[in-house]
Amino acid sequence: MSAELVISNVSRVFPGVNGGQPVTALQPTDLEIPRNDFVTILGPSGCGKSTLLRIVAGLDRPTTGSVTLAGQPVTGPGADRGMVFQSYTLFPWLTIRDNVAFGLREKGVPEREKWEIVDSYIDKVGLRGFENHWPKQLSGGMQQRTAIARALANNPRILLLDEPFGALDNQTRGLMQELLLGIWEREVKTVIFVTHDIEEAVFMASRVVTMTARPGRIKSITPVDLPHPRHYTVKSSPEFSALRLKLTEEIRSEAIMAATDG
Ligand SMILES: Nc1ncnc2c1ncn2[C@@H]1O[C@H](COP(=O)(O)OP(=O)(O)OP(=O)(O)O)[C@@H](O)[C@H]1O
Repeated sequence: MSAELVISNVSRVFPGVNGGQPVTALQPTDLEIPRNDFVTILGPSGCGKSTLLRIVAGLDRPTTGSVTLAGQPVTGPGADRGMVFQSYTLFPWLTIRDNVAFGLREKGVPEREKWEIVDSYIDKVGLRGFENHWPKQLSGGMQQRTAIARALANNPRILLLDEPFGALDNQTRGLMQELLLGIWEREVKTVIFVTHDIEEAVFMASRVVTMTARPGRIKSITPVDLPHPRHYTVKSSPEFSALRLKLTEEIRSEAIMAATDG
């Protein structure tokens, strides 16, 4: 059976600004993601993680290569891909409930069904009681929970998350990891999750993809065979520590290169 998402020979070169040199953001990259896989992408700053995710989202076009989702070429953004970014991207003029309903309204889902779906996702992310609040009345963690509910309510084929917990404090971040993983364990979705954080990458993933320093390409793919449901206490297990150590060593040399580059 063919993979759900196929990234084939995808590279991205940005033209130079004001006659400057072109910037290679991503070297030719191949990656196949089976249905219901949870892949985390880990790499030093500037290695092209966001560029790759934006190409899968259809927000940017590759210089070479192609992306197919369920056999269909990706040529632009679509409701089959749900995005969550690091910065809070809720619509400030809509309540939490209307934010979560946004994609369903666009799709023309009948009213009753729409609100049933919206309310079930508001429950799943623990925002019952805040439905009629405005985004600015919510903490960063609550805003990201809304963004996750908004993406999932659309029932996308794949969920794409770019450092979704990067702006949160450590406590909130840990809780958000458990929340998202719990939803994935119950609903099973194909997910790509970009992060700088090794512990987060291991905790969430069924496979961790590491990237080299800029211009990035895939350096390794590490399966994470820790059992589900995963509780945060798994982070102190010997298996978890071994994976963290392996990935720390891999990423360290890349981070040093990135830090000393240019
Ligand atoms: N629109 C653009 N025009 C020119 N260069 C770009 C553009 N977008 C990204 N780049 C460059 O491409 C490289 C990869 O950027 P990208 O944002 O994909 O990296 P990243 O791994 O997501 O970094 P970070 O972890 O810091 O977010 C960087 O050197 C960046 O400056």
